[in-house]
Parts: sequence; C-alpha cells; structure tokens
Amino acid sequence: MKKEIRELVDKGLMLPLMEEFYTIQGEGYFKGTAAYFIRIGGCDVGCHWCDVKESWIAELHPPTKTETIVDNARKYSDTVVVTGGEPLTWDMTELTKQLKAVGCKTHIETSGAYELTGEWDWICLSPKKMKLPTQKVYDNANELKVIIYNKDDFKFAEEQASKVNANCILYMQPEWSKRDKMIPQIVDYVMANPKWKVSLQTHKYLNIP
Ligand SMILES: C[S@@+](CC[C@H](N)C(=O)[O-])C[C@H]1O[C@@H](n2cnc3c(N)ncnc32)[C@H](O)[C@@H]1O
Ligand SMILES: Nc1nc2[nH]cc(C(=O)O)c2c(=O)[nH]1
Ligand code: SF4
Ligand SMILES: [Mg+2]
Repeated sequence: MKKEIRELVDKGLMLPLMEEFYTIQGEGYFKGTAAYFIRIGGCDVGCHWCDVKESWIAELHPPTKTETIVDNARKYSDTVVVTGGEPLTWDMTELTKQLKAVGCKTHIETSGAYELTGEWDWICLSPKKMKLPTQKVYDNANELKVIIYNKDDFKFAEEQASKVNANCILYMQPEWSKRDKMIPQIVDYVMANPKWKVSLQTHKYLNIP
C-alpha cells in the first residue's frame, strides 16, 4: 500500500471496504429493521466459526474514502450498521462523525477487542474468548450478544454479562452450524434465566444478505 494511502487509513479518512448492502438487520435488538450495512475488512481475532472469514485480511479490500462510503450509505437508509471484519481495528471517528452529520444513526457490530473510537447510537458487543473486550466497550455496550457454540459458552456468557453496564440487553445467539444442537439448550437456559433473550441470525432463514 502506498505511504499516502496508509496514512489516510491510519487516520480513518479511508477504510478497507469489503462490501456494503441494504438489508434487514437480522440479529439482536434491531432485528427486523431495514438498515444499510458497511462491512470493513480486517480482523485478527480468529473465531474458527466466523461466517465472514473473507473479511480478515485488510489488504484484500480496497481503501475507500469515508466521504464516498457516507455519500452512498445516506441514499439508502438513515440507519447504518458498521461491521466487518472487526471495525474497531480502525479509527471510527471520521466515519461516524460524517454519518451523523448527514443524519444517519450509527450502529456497530464489534467484538470490542480494540479501543472504542467513534460516536455510536447503538453498540452491539459480541465478545470473543481469544481477545476480550476493552473496558470502555463493556461500559458503553447497548446489547451483549454472546455466540453459543457449545456448553462452555453459557459460563462465558455469564462472565461477560457481569462486566457490561446495567442497562445492557443480554442475548444468546446460536453459532449457525451448531444451531440444531444448541437451540434447545439456549431455550432451556433462557427460560431458567430470563434476564437473557434469544437472538437468531434471521437473515439466514430469510435468505437475504
Ligand atoms: C462477522 S461479525 C463482525 C463484527 C465483529 N467482528 C464481531 O465479531 O462482533 C458480526 C456478528 O456475527 C456473529 N457471528 C459470526 N459468525 C457467526 C456464526 N457462525 N454464527 C453465529 N453468529 C456469528 C459475530 O459474533 C458478530 O456478532
Ligand atoms: N442481515 C444481516 N444482519 C446482520 N447483523 C449483523 C451482521 C453482521 O455480519 O455483522 C449481519 C449481516 O451480515 N446481515
Ligand atoms: S471477531 Fe468477528 S469478524 Fe473477527 S473472526 Fe470473530 S466473528 Fe469473525
Ligand atoms: Mg453476518
């Protein structure tokens, strides 16, 4: 990557854009709500079940000016979900400032593994054991969405719930390939522990992006 471009990416004035699409938020609190998704490349958390491994290597995704991303997004929706990859790999200050300047609500999907940057209307924290969230993300998360791959994840979910702020909404979401096995266990768990809610990847059932 050219030095000038690298410098713009470091400042968050350009971001490695993998894809962008207008769809229905499939998961969590805003499930069912139309939103424009911006998927930023780059993630080194390494979840073995990640459903977007193509996003991991930032260099495979073209550095794109934040103005270009925002000019496009605003045409589609006033709710913009920034995801990845791990968006907090990058400085989100400029992107969110510009989205808010044109009246968009800013939502983020994050593992919380890196410093929280940007101005967010909604933070969905999906913590990962390999790289735990930073304190500021726990403090500011609006929803906690723990992926349940096996039985051990119920314990991990409780540990993570003890770290988020008191207003944070708690979700358990089955890992997609283990859904048939884990959904019955999640259902039992949530009935026994009703502070939790179930989140499903409804976009996969609807066959939409
Ligand atoms: C692809 S990640 C990108 C954002 C960020 N890196 C993160 O993990 O939160 C978007 C959401 O999908 C979830 N996810 C990824 N792979 C999944 C799978 N196989 N089954 C269920 N949820 C999955 C993540 O936990 C996260 O909540
Ligand atoms: N429809 C839809 N909803 C989603 N919610 C979180 C997603 C993500 O990959 O971050 C996602 C996604 O990829 N598609
Ligand atoms: S943190 Fe998110 S993008 Fe990164 S590997 Fe895990 S699920 Fe995939
Ligand atoms: Mg997804």
